[in-house]
Amino acid sequence: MNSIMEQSDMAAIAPIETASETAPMIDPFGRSISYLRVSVTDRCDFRCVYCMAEDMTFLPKRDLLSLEELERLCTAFIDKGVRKLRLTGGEPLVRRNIMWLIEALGRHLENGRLEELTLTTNGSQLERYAHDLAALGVRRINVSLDTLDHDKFKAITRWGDLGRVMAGLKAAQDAGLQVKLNVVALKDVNEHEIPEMIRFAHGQGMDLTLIETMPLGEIEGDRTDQYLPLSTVRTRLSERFTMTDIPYKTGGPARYVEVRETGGRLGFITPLTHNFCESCNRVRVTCTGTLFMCLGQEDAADLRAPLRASEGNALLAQAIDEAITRKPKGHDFVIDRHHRRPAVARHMSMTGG
Ligand SMILES: Nc1nc2c(ncn2[C@@H]2O[C@H](COP(=O)(O)OP(=O)(O)OP(=O)(O)O)[C@@H](O)[C@H]2O)c(=O)[nH]1
Ligand SMILES: C[S@@+](CC[C@H](N)C(=O)[O-])C[C@H]1O[C@@H](n2cnc3c(N)ncnc32)[C@H](O)[C@@H]1O
Ligand code: SF4
Ligand code: SF4
Repeated sequence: MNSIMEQSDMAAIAPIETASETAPMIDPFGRSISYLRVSVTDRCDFRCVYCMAEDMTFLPKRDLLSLEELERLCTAFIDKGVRKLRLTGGEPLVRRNIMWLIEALGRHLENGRLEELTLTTNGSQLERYAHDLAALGVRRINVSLDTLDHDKFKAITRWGDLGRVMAGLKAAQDAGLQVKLNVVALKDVNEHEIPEMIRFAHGQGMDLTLIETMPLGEIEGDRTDQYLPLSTVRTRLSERFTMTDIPYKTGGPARYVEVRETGGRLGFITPLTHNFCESCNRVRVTCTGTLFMCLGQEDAADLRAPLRASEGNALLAQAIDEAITRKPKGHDFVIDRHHRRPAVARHMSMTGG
């Protein structure tokens, strides 16, 4: 990976020692926490209507953890038994020198302490990065794409260019990355395009996952205008497709079916109509080092101060342990039809979904 290191002005990556396997952390409800989602930046080159306001104020750069700090933070979680890391954002691939972090974290794959390092991305930068991601040990990625129609894509993402995303998808597949498409189901926007998207994804050998809109962050317009329960979508799809349930893999948010007509897998992520909190296995850290124990709650723990303390490692481990004891049973999402307020004030881009 000389090319990446030459482009980077980051410190050389120190070798990581192999360590014996650590048992995952257990939360108050007996759930194993083995998955960390890391929002590496709150910035993005899109402004999706369900995720951000058009006129967003981003965090001052001085508040962000450096890439070295993010690497130390992730390593502390791996020391605590985390086995899967997903980088997200904002858009993870717009963070400067992000490949340095991916290379550093990839060392944990090599020594077997991490089972999976992956990303959720809007796909806009994949043409540039797909090959390097595959070379650094990333095996699969999730790409968010809500429509195949250029005008609708513009209307949803405000700033995005569908052509670049399509080119990014091709680059990812050419690089050997397994791709899953994430589609937020939006009433009156893409709801009638879903069968076509399923055929497109499955035709390209990609799984597709449908997602219910979650009420996070103040956005323009009315949440109830966008919200579409996936129970409705599934009923409609069953008129066109034969769907057979695939046994649920504990920990994942999606329930999958096999679609007979396409031979592909279709997932339903239903935080509102059928939540999956009972088997939750994950926590999230933001680019400022704030740990959110649940996507759908406001409670958080500051890990930046212990990370930066001179006696860092022990304090950090202690802060993580304490936070896990506060992991709630589930979220507080409701589509508030009376007050039209989000259930959680922060935008999705802070915690990365
Ligand atoms: N409510 C809730 N939504 C989640 C959770 N994890 C992921 N999601 C949502 O599911 C959607 C897809 O998430 P991804 O980033 O693709 O991750 P994933 O589905 O966990 O990934 P896989 O490893 O492929 O199962 C996003 O909109 C997330 O916000 C969760 O723990 N709770
Ligand atoms: C916040 S984005 C961050 C990663 C990357 N920028 C992307 O779009 O894939 C992660 C995921 O959250 C989803 N998402 C954002 N806002 C959402 C909302 N209000 N409800 C449901 N999913 C949402 C996006 O569609 C995307 O799949
Ligand atoms: S969903 Fe992803 S691409 Fe869209 S605005 Fe949010 S962070 Fe950006
Ligand atoms: S909403 Fe919270 S508890 Fe439920 S699955 Fe997501 S993170 Fe876990």
